[in-house]
Amino acid sequence: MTLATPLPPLVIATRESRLALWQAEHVKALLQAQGHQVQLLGMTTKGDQILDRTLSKVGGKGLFVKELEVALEEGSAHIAVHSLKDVPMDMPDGFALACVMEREDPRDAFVSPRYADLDALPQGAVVGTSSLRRQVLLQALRPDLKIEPLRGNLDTRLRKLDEGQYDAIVLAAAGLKRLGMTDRIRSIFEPTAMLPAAGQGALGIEIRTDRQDLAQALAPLVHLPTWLRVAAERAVSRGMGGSCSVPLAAHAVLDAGLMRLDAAWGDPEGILPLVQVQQTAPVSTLEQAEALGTDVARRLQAGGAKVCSNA
Ligand SMILES: NCc1[nH]cc(CCC(=O)O)c1CC(=O)O
Repeated sequence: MTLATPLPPLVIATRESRLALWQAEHVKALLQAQGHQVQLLGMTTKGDQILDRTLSKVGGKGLFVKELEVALEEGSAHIAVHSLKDVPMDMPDGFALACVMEREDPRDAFVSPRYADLDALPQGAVVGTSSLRRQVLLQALRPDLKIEPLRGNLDTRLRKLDEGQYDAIVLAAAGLKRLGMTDRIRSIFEPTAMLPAAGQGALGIEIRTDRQDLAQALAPLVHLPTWLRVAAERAVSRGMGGSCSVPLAAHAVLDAGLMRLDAAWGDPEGILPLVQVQQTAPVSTLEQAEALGTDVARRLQAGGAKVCSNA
């Protein structure tokens, strides 16, 4: 599409980690290919500043998006690019998810200088991750492992591994792939072994709801199959109490109009057993995807999972 009059530049609000900048540059390039002028506005969020504590203890999701929303509110930026995994289930009033882009690998990766995969780790080995989901799923696979907190951006986490603080670390394959560090991945966990987090590997673009013109500009970047999958996954999270800090996994695949949604819930107290649910339904609209996710959340609860309220 060629535009008769040049539009003012679109400003993308982004965090300044290497991964966030890669993601913002990716969106910038795609929008430029659509004929838009695009600039980046880099900013630091609370989630980037708090590096010494497990995120679930200091507020969880939302820590990475708040400052970007302030920029949208003030008009210093027009769109915000997020890893969907970090975006709260319900956007604050006045903000909306206008675009979900094609998903990168949603799986988790095993990274270690010495060991090829989880099975190769010796008894009692130290594995770094701060995700409650990964912690619970790893412990279910290997009760002997010592799981230690691991925070910081990707480079920091890899450095801590290289310094010998851990025998292995587990993180999202998507981040490593985007930053060209695929060679650090020793093995990938299939979702059957470690079910991914809702939205993992997918990017979302947020706008102010009063800027529907921007939604139009973003429409060419939408990847509907990804949006349907993450809508179902996020509906599971919402049904389990939204953005609070519990070990929760939700992963959907879509094949010829049929969606299969897997979910797992772990007790934050570590007492109740893991609850797992799988459900399949025809899905071609966001409403159907969300209905499937809501159903799965109900079935998790029927299986003993507790809705949380510390959002
Ligand atoms: N919680 C931080 C975060 N948010 C998104 C990703 C990875 C990229 C993605 O899921 O799109 C990561 C790092 C990780 O979990 O290892």
